[in-house]
Amino acid sequence: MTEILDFTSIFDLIIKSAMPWFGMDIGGTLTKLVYFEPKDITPDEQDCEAGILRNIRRYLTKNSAYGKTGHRDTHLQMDNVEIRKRRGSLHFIRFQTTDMGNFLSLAKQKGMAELVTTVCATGGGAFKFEKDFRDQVNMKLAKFDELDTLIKGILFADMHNVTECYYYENAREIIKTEKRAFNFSQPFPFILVNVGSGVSILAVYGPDNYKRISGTSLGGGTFLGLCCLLTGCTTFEEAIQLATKGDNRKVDKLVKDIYGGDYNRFGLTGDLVASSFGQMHINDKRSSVSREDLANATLVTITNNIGSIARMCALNEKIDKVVFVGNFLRVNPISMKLLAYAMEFWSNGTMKGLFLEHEGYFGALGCLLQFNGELAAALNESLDHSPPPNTTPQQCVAEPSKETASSADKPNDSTTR
Ligand SMILES: Nc1ncnc2c1ncn2[C@@H]1O[C@H](COP(=O)(O)OP(=O)(O)OP(=O)(O)O)[C@@H](O)[C@H]1O
Ligand SMILES: CC(C)(CO)[C@@H](O)C(=O)NCCC(=O)O
Repeated sequence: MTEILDFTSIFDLIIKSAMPWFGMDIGGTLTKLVYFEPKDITPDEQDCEAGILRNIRRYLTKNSAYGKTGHRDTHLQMDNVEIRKRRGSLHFIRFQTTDMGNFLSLAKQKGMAELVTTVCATGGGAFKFEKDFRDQVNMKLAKFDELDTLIKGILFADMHNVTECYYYENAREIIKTEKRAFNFSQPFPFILVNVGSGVSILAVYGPDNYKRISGTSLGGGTFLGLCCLLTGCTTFEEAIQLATKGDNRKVDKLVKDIYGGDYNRFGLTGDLVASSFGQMHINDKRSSVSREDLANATLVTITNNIGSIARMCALNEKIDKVVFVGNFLRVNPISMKLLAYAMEFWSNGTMKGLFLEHEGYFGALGCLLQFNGELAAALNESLDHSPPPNTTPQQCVAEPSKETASSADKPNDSTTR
């Protein structure tokens, strides 16, 4: 007797056999990998589970460091999450994009080439490395747009984690200010500032309704690059540590360095930076600054510039919530507090800076989720219009239809800068 499967059964079959589930965001500096580990595996499934799959699961979940630059952010792990009717844990892994060659070798060594035929990927690297994935590990990339997935990831994380969103209480008193949970259940509209290597600024009006309103090349990559040049440091963590011990006032020219005090007429207090790095043309000053001061001044310069552009965007769009994300904010409370201060102070308390715990992982997370909808759409199409594909379920997953797979191929012409 021929078994007739309805749409739901086909979908179930496909999604079950499509394990492991990854979402990948290949950025200009860091590659982010979100891995969904199913925790509801039945004894039957366990029996059928391929050895390679089991090994990959164990390798990823039992370690927290991989190769030279790979790290799993264990503090961000999300447990008991339901995705596509499966329950499990989300793991958050990152490595330097310059390490992509090693990642591909490792994936090959772990047998990924025999197991997964398609990986969902976003970020510029999904385009740049597409051929390497195909040639070296026989993997296709289902490409998704980085800003679409960013928003999807944010909304999902906030829905599944009550303490995802936070703000700084009493942001005007930077020394005393404290982190507090923020109820982001009614998020729209909001300004979204993604501080990665570069910065993208979006106005988000609904889950599928946003525009990229601005951007700046002075972002996290600029901070790290300039810091390496000025201080001789070699890592982001080192740059932040130096900045924590330094004082930008020895490097920058303040309003009081120019006025001798406040510039009252326009509300510019004496302690405000009038000119970033503005003292560094003076020989004596230059010879007395420390690496720590230079790192701090670099951090403050980049952060204040981002804060200023973000505030103008919010003002223009008449939006009062400004959400800052991206890995520039990783282990970086100095910048978060400065941004919170800038939003509050310059708007006279009418704007609020908000932050999210999974700061740099939303693109990868959204990418993992996006495949669900795209797959359903692809399936619908094949069920509606074409004869049943003569393929195994996994091959079905590997071949989303051209129309749906490459939303990232469509140009985003909504930037209005
Ligand atoms: N371990 C790290 N190594 C390098 N940079 C780091 C690290 N941790 C945080 N950063 C900061 O995060 C930035 C990258 O952030 P993110 O991963 O969000 O962007 P990206 O996706 O690489 O860049 P883009 O979106 O512009 O392509 C770096 O420029 C740096 O400022
Ligand atoms: C190019 C991207 C979108 C890559 O993520 C990002 O680095 C960015 O927004 N850079 C700033 C580009 C600009 O000047 O608008």
